[in-house]
Amino acid sequence: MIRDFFVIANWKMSGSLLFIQQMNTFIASWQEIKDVAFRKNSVRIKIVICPPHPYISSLHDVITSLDSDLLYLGAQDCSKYENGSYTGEVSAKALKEFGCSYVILGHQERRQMHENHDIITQKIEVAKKYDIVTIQCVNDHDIQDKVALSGDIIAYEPAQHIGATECESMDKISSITQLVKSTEKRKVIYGGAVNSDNVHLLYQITELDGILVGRSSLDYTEFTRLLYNVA
Ligand SMILES: O=C(CO)[C@H](O)COP(=O)(O)O
Repeated sequence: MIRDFFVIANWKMSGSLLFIQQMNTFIASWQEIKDVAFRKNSVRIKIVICPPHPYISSLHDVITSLDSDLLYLGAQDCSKYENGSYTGEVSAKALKEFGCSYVILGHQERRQMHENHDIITQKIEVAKKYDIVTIQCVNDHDIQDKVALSGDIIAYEPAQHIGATECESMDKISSITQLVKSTEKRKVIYGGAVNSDNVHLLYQITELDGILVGRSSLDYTEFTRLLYNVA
């Protein structure tokens, strides 16, 4: 059976035009890793890069020039409004026009800026309307409180492991993955201190559909090593 495994790179507020240009040096080896993983282990790695909004267009050019199923483009947020006078907001429609097929919603760092579940649910609805795959971030409290899980992909990100040195225990990640999957037919990924050293352990959680990578996506050598260690 083919296993889809998402590697979602959340650049947060990092990245630059130079960083995007440098990606070209690594793309061939990413493609090779992806092909080998598929041939050897029937794993279909899907790399989704989520840069800050202003870089979406440049990254879209890179992805379009590749014309392969190696890379996909994502955003880190979108507005809960479809259109209108909302200064500074970025609509799902605009993301779609610029080639984004994924969007991260409800990240812990946005919740710290007063984003709540009502807002996240509205954002998910509007993104879905534009056929954007929604990645809904949830923490331990959300799981305990049984918040509505309406995203296409659920990203389990325990708050204390975001930006930390160690990721959550594999047992805990496995049990949360199974719990979510037993109640909701959703894909589940994990985020929080994922790196090239622990990714093989995460991959061994057979129910897990992928990973959300922060810091380790900001160094191409480390990111390439991480991809290599996926399968
Ligand atoms: O979103 C995250 C990863 O994309 C998450 O916040 C974890 O960040 P990291 O600990 O720097 O991987």
